[in-house]
Amino acid sequence: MTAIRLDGVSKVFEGEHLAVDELSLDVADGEFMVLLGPSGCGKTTLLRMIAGLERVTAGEIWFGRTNGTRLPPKDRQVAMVFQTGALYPNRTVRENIMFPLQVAGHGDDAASSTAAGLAQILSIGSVLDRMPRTLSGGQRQRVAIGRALVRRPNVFLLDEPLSNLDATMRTELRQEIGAMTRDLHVTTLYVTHDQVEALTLADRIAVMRDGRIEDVGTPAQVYNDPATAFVAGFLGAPRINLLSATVRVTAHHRVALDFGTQSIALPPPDRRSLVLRHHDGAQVIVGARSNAFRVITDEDVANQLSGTLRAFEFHGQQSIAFVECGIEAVNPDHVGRTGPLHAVPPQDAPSSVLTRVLSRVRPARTTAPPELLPPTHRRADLVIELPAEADLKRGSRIHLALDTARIHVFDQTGHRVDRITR
Ligand SMILES: Nc1ncnc2c1ncn2[C@@H]1O[C@H](COP(=O)(O)OP(=O)(O)OP(=O)(O)O)[C@@H](O)[C@H]1O
Repeated sequence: MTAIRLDGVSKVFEGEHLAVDELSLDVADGEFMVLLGPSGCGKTTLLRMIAGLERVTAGEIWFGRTNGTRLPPKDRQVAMVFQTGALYPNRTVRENIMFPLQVAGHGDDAASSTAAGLAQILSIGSVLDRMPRTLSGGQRQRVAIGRALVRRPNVFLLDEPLSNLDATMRTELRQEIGAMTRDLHVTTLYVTHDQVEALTLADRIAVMRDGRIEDVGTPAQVYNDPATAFVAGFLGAPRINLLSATVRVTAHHRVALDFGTQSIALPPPDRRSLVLRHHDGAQVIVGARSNAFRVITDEDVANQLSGTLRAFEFHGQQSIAFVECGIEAVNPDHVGRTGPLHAVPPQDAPSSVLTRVLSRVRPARTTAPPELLPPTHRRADLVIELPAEADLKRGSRIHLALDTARIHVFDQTGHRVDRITR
């Protein structure tokens, strides 16, 4: 078993496109690490570099004490399963699973019985002698997993292995993958853009965006204590409310957050008050999950927001309400995002990450600095959770108490103003 260390790893495709950007990450021996992020953020590229299927442009990959950056794939003790586990169509399930053992010189009988044992664990023992084309998608993925694990790799890489399966099969196989990798104590990196998979499977989650890691921690840490507005927006359903606010310092250094005509006050001992009381007039982004609100009837309660109930959805155990409060909302996908990294940069541009990476690839090249895109604001409804039996009328005026202990405050670049680095 092996720990993995990624040390400033970058990937530039065709000398131009920066897909992975000086990324560093430690994965402990036997840990289940999920790489979570939107499409195109570099997850697959990172996995392929670890497997040795893609050359590293800059940085190093360590397997335990071995620098594996330039090791050929076969010497890495790494196994990988893809979105659609490609099987040998003319071999049975048993033959597919035992094949890597045969290649490694194991006898047929021993390889066959190892394959059968693994097939039992993967609940495909009854289809051992069938051909891949006769299997369901879930069974095929199990065979691919069996074939990947049969040689007991030190590192197991899975690239969205459940994305082609139906919901029931996904849940079932997800649980089995979690249990099996822990039983085998194999260091696992699992790529997904599905937050439920990430939250349920991971020991730790690394949230990726634009080739970088924005946050890494246990599922509870990244959910409850997100580093950035993007991370807060990526995890959790319904999506967190991100509200544009202005800091107002009142008497005795108290801090209020103004949302246009509405306002809330932070309690004086609150850590965010201590930070924000030096930033009167600053624009911030307030993150409040849908369950940080409570419907109240008393209009005199402090820290309340008022609005009109626009829509109401019954979700079984709870209801979701959409409340028009006239507050500017911020799109988490755009907060703190840099503009596209230029492939052919203007001359004399100051240095940037891409310049630094490219300077190792093509020494003479320069590029423009990434621009910070302005966060896009739009009027949007507050999304709040209510008890399923809540009896509210569409179009009615409602008052919401906001629990200030449960809000996050981000600066304009999307970083938390009060976060202590984990
Ligand atoms: N062979 C390649 N040549 C050029 N660009 C590439 C190549 N492979 C990937 N890219 C680009 O690198 C970026 C990262 O791609 P990657 O497939 O790693 O993202 P991802 O997060 O795995 O996305 P998805 O979830 O959609 O699979 C994308 O912009 C992609 O277009």
